[in-house]
Amino acid sequence: MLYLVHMIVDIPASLPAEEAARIKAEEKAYSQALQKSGKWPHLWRVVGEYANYSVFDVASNDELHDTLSKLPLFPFMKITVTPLAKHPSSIL
Ligand SMILES: O=C(O)CC1=CCC(=O)O1
Repeated sequence: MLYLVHMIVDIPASLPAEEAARIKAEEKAYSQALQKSGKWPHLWRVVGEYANYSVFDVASNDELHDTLSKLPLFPFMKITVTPLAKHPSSIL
């Protein structure tokens, strides 16, 4: 199942810089492992914002929730999920 996921990141200024850098490095490693596995086939930056649009290819709502809730930046994110179905006019 495919899901369009919008993530907006808001790290509080009160978080020490070293802690923020550590969490971002963990986020990068976690996301790159999922990209290599094929479960996170698209990751795009929203121009001018600390936000991304991503496409996840996972088996179920539960797998997506589990995957997203393990993001190291999850406590600092607002996440919106849109489940995707095949468009009847799509040739893909
Ligand atoms: O920078 C972001 O948009 C948050 C994020 C998701 C995966 C990643 O590596 O960073």
